[in-house]
Amino acid sequence: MSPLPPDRSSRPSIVGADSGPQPPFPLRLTGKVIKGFGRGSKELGIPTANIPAESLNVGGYDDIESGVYYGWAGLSIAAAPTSLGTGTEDSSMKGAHREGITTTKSKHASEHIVDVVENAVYGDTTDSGSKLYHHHDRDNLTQVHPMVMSIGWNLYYKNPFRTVEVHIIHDFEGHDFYDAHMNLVILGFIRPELDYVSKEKLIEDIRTDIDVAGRSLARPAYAIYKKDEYLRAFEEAEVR
Ligand SMILES: Cc1cc2nc3c(=O)[nH]c(=O)nc-3n(C[C@H](O)[C@H](O)[C@H](O)COP(=O)(O)O)c2cc1C
Ligand SMILES: Nc1ncnc2c1ncn2[C@@H]1O[C@H](COP(=O)(O)OP(=O)(O)O)[C@@H](O)[C@H]1O
Repeated sequence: MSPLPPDRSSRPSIVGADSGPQPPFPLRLTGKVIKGFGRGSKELGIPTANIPAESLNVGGYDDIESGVYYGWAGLSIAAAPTSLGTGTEDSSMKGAHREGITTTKSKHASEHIVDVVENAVYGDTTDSGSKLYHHHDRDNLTQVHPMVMSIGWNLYYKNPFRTVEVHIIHDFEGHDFYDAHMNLVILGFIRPELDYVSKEKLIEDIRTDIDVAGRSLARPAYAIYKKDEYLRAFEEAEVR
């Protein structure tokens, strides 16, 4: 695939029909958050929660086009997040996640804008997010946020296999949530996967994807899917 042309300023700011998702959307996908290549936070300042590519087979979506999609993510997170000491990762990775997310927060306003829009339109989800880390019981807590995701080979990095990666448009304040169960309702396609002439160009396009996703989801016919039961349908047995 050829590198991006230099000018992509003509990208649409909203994608998908205003009347609501068109077939084959909505697509529903589930998976457990696993480790990726560790580049999202560290190199790009944009963390992505990976789920196994096999999740696509389960949904019957193995032929899905590679590219960028948007929708809603439901997360079932253990009351004590992995980065607070129950995880299996080494301490350097924990530091990397915290650092990356903090950097994202200070450098880019776009996620905060989307959070503000989300709170105004759908009620304050940020609040439930911050409460999460003050619970010490054994309950798993479910939260739903807007998301933008990449399905592909990461042409810029030339991965040897396809990955499914979700950037959740919410500030987790440096916490990670490996092993959490994630249910996705995918409502639209933003663009095909591309190769890039530089890391900066890749980051710029992902930032635009985040803005496009936020604006596209704020429309009533898309916002309503935040209430989709699938986003909160976690089996008791599965999440323990
Ligand atoms: C919204 C979004 C769009 C992306 N688009 C592309 C793309 O067009 N080309 C590409 O090579 N990688 C793309 N990526 C993938 C990033 O390269 C990837 O997130 C990064 O390599 C981090 O991977 P890791 O989390 O496995 O470490 C995209 C990621 C996101 C979240
Ligand atoms: N807003 C967010 N979106 C996605 N993941 C996040 C977010 N905030 C924190 N994380 C955490 O960061 C992890 C991804 O970090 P990243 O540096 O991309 O590493 P990797 O993809 O290699 O696991 C996710 O698995 C998740 O636990």
